[in-house]
Amino acid sequence: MDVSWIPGSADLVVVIVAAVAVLGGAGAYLKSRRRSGEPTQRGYAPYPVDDAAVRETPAEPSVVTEAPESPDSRLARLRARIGGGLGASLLAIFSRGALSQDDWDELEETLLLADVGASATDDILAGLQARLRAEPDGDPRTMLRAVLIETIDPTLDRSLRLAEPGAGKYEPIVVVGVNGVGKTTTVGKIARMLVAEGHAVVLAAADTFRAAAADQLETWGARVGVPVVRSDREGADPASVAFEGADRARTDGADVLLVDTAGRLQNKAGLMDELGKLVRVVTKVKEPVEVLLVLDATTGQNGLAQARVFAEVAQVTGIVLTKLDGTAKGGIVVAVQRELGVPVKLIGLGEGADDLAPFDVEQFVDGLLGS
Ligand SMILES: Nc1nc2c(ncn2[C@@H]2O[C@H](COP(=O)(O)OP(=O)(O)OP(=O)(O)O)[C@@H](O)[C@H]2O)c(=O)[nH]1
Repeated sequence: MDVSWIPGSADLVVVIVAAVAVLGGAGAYLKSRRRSGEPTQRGYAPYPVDDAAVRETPAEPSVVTEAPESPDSRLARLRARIGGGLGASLLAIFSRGALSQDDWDELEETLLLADVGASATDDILAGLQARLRAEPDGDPRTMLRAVLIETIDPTLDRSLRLAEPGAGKYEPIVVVGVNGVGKTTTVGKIARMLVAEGHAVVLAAADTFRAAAADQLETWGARVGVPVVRSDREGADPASVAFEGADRARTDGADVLLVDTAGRLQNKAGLMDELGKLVRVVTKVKEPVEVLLVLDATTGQNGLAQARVFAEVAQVTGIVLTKLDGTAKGGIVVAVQRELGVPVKLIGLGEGADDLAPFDVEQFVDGLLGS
C-alpha cells in the first residue's frame, strides 16, 4: 500500500498545533468582537437576543477583596461626622454658666433648627429643667445628654430581624423611600454588612423606573459578590422583578433577599398601588422580615411628610437615616421615631461602602453633642 501521503508523527504534531492555533485565534477574535459589540463578518449579532424581561447577574465572590470594618468600630470612626456643628452651638450655650432665659430660648431654637421637632423639643427642655431643679449644681450638658438618650430610647430593638447566617430562609428585606435619598447605596452597604456576617444575599433591582438604578445595584452586586436580579427594560413591572428575586433567593437557599424599589412621590395613589403590589407579591413567596424606610436627614420636615405617606402604604419596621454626615439636622432622629413609632436602625454617614452604621443611641448622642 502506498502510504507516502501519511506524515510522520512529528509532522502530525506540527499540523495539529497549527490547526488549533488558527482555530483558537479565530475564536478569540470573534469573542473579542462580540464583547465589544462589533458586528461579525456575517453582519448579525452572534448571541441570541434575550427577550426575558428579567435577568440575573451571577455572583462574583472573587471581587470581594477587603473585609468591611466591624459595625462597632465603624460608628466610632464616623461619630465625628454626626451633628455638623450642633455640638459647638450647645457647648457655647452651656459654657456660659447658669442658664438665663435667653440661654433657654437659644437652646430651644438650636434644637428646633436641628429638626428635633416642636413637641420633642418641649419635652426635652422640660426634662432638662426638672433635672436642674432636682440637682441645681449639676452639669446641664451632662443632663441634656441623659435626657436625649432617654428620649431616643435605648431600649428599642434596633437589630435587623434576621435568622442566623446559613439558615437559608431567604428572608426578604424591602427598602423603600423617595428617589435620591440613598436607597440603592444603602442596599449595597447593607449587602456588604450582611455578607461580612456570613449571610448569603440576593439583590433584586425592583427600581425599574430608572435603568441606571439597576446598573448601580449591579455594580454593588459585583463589588460585594452577590447575584442581582434585574430587568433591562425601563418601566418593567417592579413586582415581577421582586418576584423573580424572591424565587432566585428561594432556589439558591439564600439567607436574605434585599429588594431595592423606586420611590416616585409625585403621585401618592400611584406609589401606593405600585409599592402595595410589590410588597404583596414578595409576601406571596415570603413575608418581608423588614420594610426599611430610607430618609435623607438633610430634608428635615419634608422627610417627615414622606415618612407619613410610606407608613400608610407599607408596614415600615425600621428607618435608615442617610446623609447625617455634615448636617446639623441630626435631631430628625428624634422626630422621625416619634412620628412613625418605629426605631431608626441604621444611619448613613457618607458615600463610602463602609459609611453605614448600626444606630447606637449613646454613641449618636455623644456625636450630636460633640463629646
Ligand atoms: N453624604 C452622603 N451621601 C450619601 C449617603 N447615602 C447615599 N448618598 C449619596 O446620595 C446620592 C443618591 O443615592 P442613591 O443611592 O442613588 O439614591 P436612591 O434613593 O437610590 O435614588 P433613586 O435611584 O433615584 O431612587 C448618591 O450620590 C449617594 O452617594 C450618605 O449617607 N451620606
